[in-house]
Amino acid sequence: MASTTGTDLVTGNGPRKILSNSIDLKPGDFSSIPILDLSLAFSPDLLDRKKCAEQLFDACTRVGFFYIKNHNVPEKVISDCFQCARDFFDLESEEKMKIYIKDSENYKGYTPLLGENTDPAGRGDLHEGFDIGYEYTPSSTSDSEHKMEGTNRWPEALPSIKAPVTKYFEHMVTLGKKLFQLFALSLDLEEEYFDRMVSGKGGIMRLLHYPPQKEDNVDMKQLGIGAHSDYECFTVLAQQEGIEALQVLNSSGEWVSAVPLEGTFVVNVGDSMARWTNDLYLSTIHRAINRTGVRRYSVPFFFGVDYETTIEVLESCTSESRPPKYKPINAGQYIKQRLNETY
Ligand SMILES: O=C(O)CCC(=O)C(=O)O
Ligand SMILES: [Fe+2]
Repeated sequence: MASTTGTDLVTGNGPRKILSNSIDLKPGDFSSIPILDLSLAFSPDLLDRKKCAEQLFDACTRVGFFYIKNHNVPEKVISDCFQCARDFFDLESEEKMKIYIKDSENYKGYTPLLGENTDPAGRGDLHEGFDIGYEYTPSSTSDSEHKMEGTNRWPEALPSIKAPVTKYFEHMVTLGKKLFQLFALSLDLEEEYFDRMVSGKGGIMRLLHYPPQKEDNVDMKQLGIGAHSDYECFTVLAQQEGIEALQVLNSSGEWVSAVPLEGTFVVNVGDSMARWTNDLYLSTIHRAINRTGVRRYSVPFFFGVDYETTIEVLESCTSESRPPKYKPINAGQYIKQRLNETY
């Protein structure tokens, strides 16, 4: 575990100090990442679902990251999606560049190696990506102003990936909606509180490929993905077993490895949820370095509220001593601004 001292990291919710050697016990003081069993969340008994929501509350307030098992997404759907990622990134660069993300108005398509810089102090990220979203026609002018809607862009040379990747996407939307209900319960809200804001439009899914970095001499300014927090409400990440790369920063400045665990996804809180919860839920900083010597693929799904939603601090997360830290903000504008800063 490496430790990082006293640097400032720019996030959409303001600069964040990356602490070192703190001795106070405080949120973010963790040495391992909890595992949530979602069987309870799928139980017909509300008391079970609340029990699961309590565990989610503990994970979000202490760590900001947790694994989920028994998530109901079939193994085959996941492995087919990973196969699509391998096939897509194996295409010639020329083919992939035909759907270059910067040529699209709605942030869909291909990002080449070093095409993103997640950590402003870095020199580009050592991964390539392929972004897709929910396909819909804007229902209002304000909706279309975000320019996030519209069709996905599939590679001409590999039309076969569309069906399996879309299938995985749809499973993620279902899972994400379930998780939103769990988040609502965990915050003492009606289970359906977020339902009307999550039609699935506010979601971006990425296929990512991290080529191996030199094991002995990693350039700390050019990581697989530099230190960052996510923008949306929460992220559900699929990792391949046996290939360790993701690291999560605790409040003592230590990087804790989010080792891939069989049958699980990794979930983390993003900056939008930190805003909803007045920073009660931690949008924890993380990064990925692929030192394994083999190619690594991962599939994050960034789950957010629909872009027309106003994100505002929930009353249940404020008190006299904890007044709202954030002003209400339009979800679409917020996400678009964060994307503009990254590309
Ligand atoms: O690939 C990973 O393990 C992490 C990806 C990630 O943090 C992101 O895309 O925001
Ligand atoms: Fe991330």
